[in-house]
Amino acid sequence: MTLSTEPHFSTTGHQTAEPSVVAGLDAWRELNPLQQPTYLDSEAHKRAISELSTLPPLIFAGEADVLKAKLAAAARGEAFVLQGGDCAESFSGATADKIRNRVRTVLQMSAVLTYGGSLPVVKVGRMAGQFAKPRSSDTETRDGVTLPAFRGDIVNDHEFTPESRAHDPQRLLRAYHTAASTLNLIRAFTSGGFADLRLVHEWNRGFLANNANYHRYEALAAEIDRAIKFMDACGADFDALRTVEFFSSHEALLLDYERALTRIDSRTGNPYDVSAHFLWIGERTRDLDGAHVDFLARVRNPIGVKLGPTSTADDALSLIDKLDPEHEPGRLTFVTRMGADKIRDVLPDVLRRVGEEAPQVLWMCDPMHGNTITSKSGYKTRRFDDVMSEVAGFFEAHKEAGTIPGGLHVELTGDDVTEVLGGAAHIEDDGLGDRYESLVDPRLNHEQSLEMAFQVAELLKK
Ligand SMILES: O=C[C@H](O)[C@H](O)COP(=O)(O)O
Ligand SMILES: C=C(OP(=O)(O)O)C(=O)O
Ligand SMILES: [Mn+2]
Repeated sequence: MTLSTEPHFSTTGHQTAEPSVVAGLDAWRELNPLQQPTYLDSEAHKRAISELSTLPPLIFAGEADVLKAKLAAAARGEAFVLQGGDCAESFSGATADKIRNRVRTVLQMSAVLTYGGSLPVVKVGRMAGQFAKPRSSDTETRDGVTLPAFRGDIVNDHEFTPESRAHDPQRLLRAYHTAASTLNLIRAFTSGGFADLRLVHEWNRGFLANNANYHRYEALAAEIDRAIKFMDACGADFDALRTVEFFSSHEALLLDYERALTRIDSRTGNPYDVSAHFLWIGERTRDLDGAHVDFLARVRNPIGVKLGPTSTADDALSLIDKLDPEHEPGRLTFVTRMGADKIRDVLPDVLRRVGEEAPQVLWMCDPMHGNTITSKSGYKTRRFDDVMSEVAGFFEAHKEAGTIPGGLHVELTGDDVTEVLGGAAHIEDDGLGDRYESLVDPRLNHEQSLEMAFQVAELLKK
């Protein structure tokens, strides 16, 4: 990567940071970043990056600070975090209906988890920017034809033709604009009355009426019902519960996109990546001396790192030294994704050592990425029971280590897709093809997501 961009200035036009701080934001360019696109037209790429650098921030740095304080509370056991959305958002999927359904699903899950844990739930979407995908292979072969792998709508198109799979720098701009319109609608929904607790509870009653496992969840739903009636009788101000905070997040994979959207906060002189409130580093790019760790170490957003099954306590402690040397509350989240068959063996030791040396770290469970299988019919899928077993293993490991299970990170959609096996509707291998819509990984559908919430609420109650 040789592309260089101009130093960035605050949105008010003044350079408020030390030149060395600004220069450091480009140090990743010398570190051979993994999983980056290759553009044939480097001039078009430069023009796209230069335009991105002039576009307004998608979030305000102060909002990222608010989220950081909430994540700090979750790390202390005073809140629980729910982070959810598509594996890969798509440009064509950024419709009002689909965005509304995803927001609604996260709100419904949050209501159940709030009750189960008697804790505020911090709501974070894998939304409004989750467009870039790391892949296991650079290519895909179908019927003897090999083309570049699909790397997310920000890089290329999913259609299996040479033209569609070419890496197109114009997509960087389309990703920004799609993120902006998605975030705008999320902000409208969550501040305009769509998040009203009474409405959300009514939706949950509708979910229960149609769920085959009704009997398992009925008692909890009845308790929530009584709690709402009790609040009402006490004169609770339900109008104050019509608005919720909803934060955006995505994997910070394409570093020139993230760099172009990094600005100096005029309040503090610190750099923030204003493409989203929360950014994370994926399992494939968390190399300690790699470009992604270098870049995210230099921005002040709250950040996350995925930890897969080969992670050790030493790996985690070294990542903390680089990414959170001051042990700042809310700054660093580890998102474990070890697999249902490994989490109980691997996680407790990591938790014990990190818990002793760096108790400020927030722990979240991604029960999706360690449980991916290929079904007999050839679909990339996951079993709902494996997903839930990993969540249970996460709670067990924290109990064993005396640390705090702080949240869930889930690939989900609000639509009625058939991508994950099982759940009360018993989706089976031969039904996966009915509505398999994901462009990369299988997501919990609306019903499976709510079942997860009811089951996790049971775990939180314990
Ligand atoms: O979402 C996560 C990864 O991008 C995805 O699991 C990679 O999938 P692949 O192994 O099919 O490339
Ligand atoms: C790529 C992802 O996960 P991981 O880095 O954990 O494989 C993801 O969250 O979509
Ligand atoms: Mn995924």
